[in-house]
Amino acid sequence: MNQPPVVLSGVSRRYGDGPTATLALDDVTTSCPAGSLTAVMGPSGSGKSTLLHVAAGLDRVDAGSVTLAGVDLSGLDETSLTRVRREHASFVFQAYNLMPALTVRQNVSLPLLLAGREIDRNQVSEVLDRVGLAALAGRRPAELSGGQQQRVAIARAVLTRPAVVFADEPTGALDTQTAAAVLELLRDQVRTLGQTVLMVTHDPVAATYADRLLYLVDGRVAAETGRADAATIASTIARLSSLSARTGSLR
Ligand SMILES: Nc1ncnc2c1ncn2[C@@H]1O[C@H](COP(=O)(O)OP(=O)(O)OP(=O)(O)O)[C@@H](O)[C@H]1O
Repeated sequence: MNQPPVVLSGVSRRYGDGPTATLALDDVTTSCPAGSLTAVMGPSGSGKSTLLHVAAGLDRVDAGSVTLAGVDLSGLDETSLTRVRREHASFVFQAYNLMPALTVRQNVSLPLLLAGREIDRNQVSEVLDRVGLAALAGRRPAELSGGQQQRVAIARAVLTRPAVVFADEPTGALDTQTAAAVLELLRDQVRTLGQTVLMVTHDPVAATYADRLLYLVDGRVAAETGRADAATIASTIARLSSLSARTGSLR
């Protein structure tokens, strides 16, 4: 596939109507090349989560188009959207969204089960090994640390080798060391399997793991850069934040 796995063209997303409406995304055009890790950054309310959600087909756009793994999401009904997401995307959120009654192995296998696909025990073992959880496969989420739970969520997200992994603040609840391990893991997926990761983060250190940085201000793309160090990222955010006019209502 030559087309980048995530393409947004002129995307706008408005919440609400009239004077209280918010233009969460305002004519956003960007794309994530295959085998890249993109960090989406910007001040609070700048539209980062909305961008992630529309790119993943979890939320609809009011204008423009979104293409995920070569499929134009415009006009797809809910069933088709679910199918596209299931085939091409997976998700890692700050809240790990693990099933408390299931073991680590069962949690990781869940997407296959839901997709009605056969569960290859070796494949599951390999992924558990890769994220360093092989010895904990029989435990339940409550018996794991936060970092271990996030690694289960990542193992679950990458098991089926989806084209795109969408991650919303994946390290937000983790200490520095555990966050680094989780980010290494995501970067490893990109390098070894050519997967594409789109990650929202507030953390300039987390963003140093990205190949590409996308800065949003007031729902618009304010800057797009390549890899950068944490100090450069932090100063870019500070500079861009000062440009934000967002008051929570439509400008
Ligand atoms: N469901 C909704 N209904 C109304 N307004 C919304 C909704 N979701 C988001 N918004 C508004 O859209 C704008 C963008 O929100 P979004 O959550 O995408 O920003 P963000 O950059 O992810 O913020 P944060 O960093 O604080 O999580 C904000 O002004 C927000 O208040």
